[in-house]
Parts: sequence; C-alpha cells; structure tokens
Amino acid sequence: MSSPYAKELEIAQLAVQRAAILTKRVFHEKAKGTVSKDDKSPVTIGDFGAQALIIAALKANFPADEIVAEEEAAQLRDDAPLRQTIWDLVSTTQLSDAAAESALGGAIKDEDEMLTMIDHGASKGGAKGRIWAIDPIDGTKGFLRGGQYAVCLALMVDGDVKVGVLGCPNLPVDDAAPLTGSMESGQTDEGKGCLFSGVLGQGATSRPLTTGSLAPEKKIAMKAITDIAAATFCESVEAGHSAHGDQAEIAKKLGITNPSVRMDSQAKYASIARGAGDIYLRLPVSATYQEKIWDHAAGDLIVREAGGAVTDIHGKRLDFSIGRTLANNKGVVAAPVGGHPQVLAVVQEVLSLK
Ligand SMILES: Nc1ncnc2c1ncn2[C@@H]1O[C@H](COP(=O)(O)O)[C@@H](O)[C@H]1OP(=O)(O)O
Ligand SMILES: [Mg+2]
Ligand SMILES: [Mg+2]
Ligand SMILES: [Mg+2]
Repeated sequence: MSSPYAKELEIAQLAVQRAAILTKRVFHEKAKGTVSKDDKSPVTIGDFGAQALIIAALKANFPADEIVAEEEAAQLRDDAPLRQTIWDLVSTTQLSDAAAESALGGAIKDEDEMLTMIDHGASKGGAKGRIWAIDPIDGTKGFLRGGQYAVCLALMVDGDVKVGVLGCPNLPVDDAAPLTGSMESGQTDEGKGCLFSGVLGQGATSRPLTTGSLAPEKKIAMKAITDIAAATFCESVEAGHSAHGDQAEIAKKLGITNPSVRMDSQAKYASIARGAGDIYLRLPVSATYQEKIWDHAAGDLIVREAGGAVTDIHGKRLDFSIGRTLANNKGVVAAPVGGHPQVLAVVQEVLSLK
C-alpha cells in the first residue's frame, strides 16, 4: 500500500516543478511584466502564469478540493495585452517528460479557462476539508532582483498541514552549501534549483529541481544545536516585512556573532530545514499586518518534519485553520526543537512579552 498522501505529494511536486519552469522562463526570456497590486506590492506575469498552471494540475487531479491562492485574475480581465503575454507563456510551458506532464492532466484550453483557473484560488480557507494554499511566487521582490524566491504549495486537511512543497530555483542543489542571501542575477543557473517536500509524519526531503520527471530525493534534517552562539539566523531582506532591529538584539543576547543571512521568501524555511542555517526570525513590524497562510504553510511543515519547532512570538503553533491569514498568530520563530525554547525566551524578553 502506498503511504498516505503519496498521490498528493507526487502531483504537488510535479506541479511546482512545472510552475518553476515558467518562472525561470520569465526571468530569463521576458520583460517581467511587473504591475502593481492594490497594496502596492509587485506582481509579475510569472506570478499569474505559475498560479494558473498549479491550479490546473490540482483541479485535474483533485476536483473537489478548495484552493487558497495569492493572486486573482481581475486585473487580467481588462488588460488584453497582459493576458495575452501570460497565455503565451502558460500555453507553451510543459514538463519535458510526457508521463509527468500527463499526470498533471493536460493543458489549459484557452485564455478564458486560464482566468477561471486563476480565480479558483479564491477560497476563504478554514478548518474543514481539503484546502490547498498556493503562493505562485513567494518573494516577488527577490525574484525581480535575481535573488531567492519560492514556488509554494501546501495541502491542509481540517486546518492541519499534511503536505508541503517548496520549489526554490535559486537555492544551491547542495544541501551543505554555505548560506548566502545574495545570489544575484548574471550568475548562471548551474548547481541551483531545489525542490523541498514534507509530509506530516513522513519527514522532509530535498531533490534537484528538474524540467521533467522528479529527481531522486534525499532526507533533510536541521542541524542539532549544540551551541546557540554559533548559530546562523535568517531574516527577510525587506525591513518592512520583519523587524531587523529586534532580530539583531535577539541574536546578540543569544551570543550569536555570525551576521544574519537575509533572503526573500520561504527559501528561509527550506534553508534551515536542510541545516544550511539554524534559526528563522520574523518579528512583527506592524500591529495590524496579518501573515498569509500561503507564505508559511509549506515551510512550517517542512521545518517541523526536519526536526524543527515553529511558533509565533507567543509560543503558539501557527494556526492555518481560520481563513486566508494567520489571524491568531504574530510573527514567526523557527529553530531546531532543542534550541527553540531558548530562542523563544529571548524573543519574549526583547519584545517585553514576559
Ligand atoms: N508588512 C508585512 N509584514 C510581513 N510580511 C509582509 C508584509 N507585507 C508583505 N509581506 C509578505 O511577506 C512575504 C515575503 O516575505 P519575505 O520578506 O520574508 O520574503 C511576501 O509574501 C509579502 O507579501 P507580498 O507577496 O504581497 O509582497
Ligand atoms: Mg505578492
Ligand atoms: Mg508570499
Ligand atoms: Mg507571492
């Protein structure tokens, strides 16, 4: 008998792999087609195209499942040139392996169906049933500058994350490669591109990102912390996304002297899960911002399955069961299980929560 969620994992990995072909094409071949969303954050033709391709694969294989995805098609409905550019990409992006491509259920028919697919991601989320969370490009700013970004997909069942997949086209294939935040454009793709997965109770893996069928996988595990002062911690590039000042103070109190590694996207979760870094701190900068479930679901599971603990600043597990945002949580503290209590204590001390 196959393991629980074997089919979901297989489809999710192939869908992320196919979407990453599209995002890489956008990066290398095209003007990125950047437009601004209502909240002023950037979105590119890559974000829309990748979301359409992932949702098409999910709809073909799991038609009854709900989907929470970051983007919506409204902007494309009244912008024919933008829509056409995205359709050109979506209609010509396939996995090079015919069996893998056919497992994803075949091509999207036309532009209209593409818009419909994008809008299938409008579920409100919640605590009941099977719900996928998609961030087609997480770290759009990193993507645009040739830094880190991630194609993110997770399956929640009754509010609990069961399967998580992160495609990180700009992370090194080598799990042991030293962590650097800056992998700027102009460098080649050689040795880069990693697909991370986790299934609840089954551990976490990494494998090279390919353009066809899945490459062989390796188990990944966080580094056990023996001396927290020797740890490396990761944080956002954007000072507006997490509190760099508080994070620096926490690191200092923990005796950490290594400079923080700044990178965009859930590549931070993947990097600590594979033991390339140790701690991910995301302390709130604003009293009102609610983290989105698609920015955390896959990374949270992959880190926990690799031997980590992930909580908010109050020490609560991230709660994916209440809608499209993590409305019951503030910030993120991710560290190896053995070191997490010590890190959390200092987080709370610095934020005066105790
Ligand atoms: N004020 C904010 N605080 C925390 N995260 C934010 C904030 N605004 C946007 N984000 C989201 O943080 C994620 C990137 O995190 P990081 O900086 O760690 O790479 C993005 O998904 C981004 O959303 P968006 O996709 O809308 O830009
Ligand atoms: Mg965005
Ligand atoms: Mg995101
Ligand atoms: Mg995004």
